[in-house]
Amino acid sequence: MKYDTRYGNHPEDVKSYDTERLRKEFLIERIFEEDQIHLTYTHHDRYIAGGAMPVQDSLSLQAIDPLKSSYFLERREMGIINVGGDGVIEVNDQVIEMGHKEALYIGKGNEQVLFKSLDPKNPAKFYINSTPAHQKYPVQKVTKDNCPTVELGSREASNHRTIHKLLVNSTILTCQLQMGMTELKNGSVWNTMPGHVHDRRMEVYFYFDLPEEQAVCHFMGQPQESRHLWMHNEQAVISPAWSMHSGAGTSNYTFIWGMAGENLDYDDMDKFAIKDLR
Ligand SMILES: O=C[C@H](O)[C@@H](O)CC(=O)C(=O)O
Ligand SMILES: [Zn+2]
Repeated sequence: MKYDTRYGNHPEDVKSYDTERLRKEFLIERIFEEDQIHLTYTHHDRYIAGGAMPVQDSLSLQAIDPLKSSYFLERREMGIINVGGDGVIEVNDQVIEMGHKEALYIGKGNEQVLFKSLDPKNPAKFYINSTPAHQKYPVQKVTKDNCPTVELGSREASNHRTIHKLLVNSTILTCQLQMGMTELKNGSVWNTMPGHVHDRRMEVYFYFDLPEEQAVCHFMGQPQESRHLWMHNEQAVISPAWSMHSGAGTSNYTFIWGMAGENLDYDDMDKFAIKDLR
């Protein structure tokens, strides 16, 4: 297991960051490596984001040092979405088959979590988010077919997209973790525009389904003081609670959003008008 740590950031400080510093603080460049688990431990609501990519071997989730716990989920919950080929997740004695774009919630108190791929030529890629938890909730698998779905945007505004509320409190029991997936239609490139902030919750965005030669320009910062980060396929970006989070791609793409913080209300957003952006 490999991990790195990110500290919190004040919006007044972030104003003076250059490209390199912005990327160092907020971008998570490497999520997947063959037969490795990569995690980023952030001080933004103690959120962890990363990925497990079992190819030849199965991978076992281990506690990392900043947790100071005997096993990873001793005081944490976890959400996982498989963005690769078919795989399996074993949670203690439970064996859960995980197809492409299927999601799993694992509650606090589960000692053993094992990741496997069914075919090394088309390995599973498990995108992982985790937050502190103080209550045990059941392990639950959620697919696109059994969660609330919302269609937003339009072709004319280049932002026609489908939001799948996979692991949110209207779908499953969760302490604070909220995760879902947004798929952009062909020809649509903008996500979360008109945009919002939610000072109650931080967020992590993970972009995928993006052709290798294409990119997503991710917008962050206070809406009146915005910054951008160029991102490539299978990279993630940390969005502090005070930051906008939106993106425009050079093609369409899919992304996973994950949140944690003060409340569980998905619609608790402070929207801003496009004309007020700076
Ligand atoms: O707070 C919610 C998150 O930013 C996303 O759900 C937004 C999103 O998927 C979109 O509008 O495209
Ligand atoms: Zn948001």
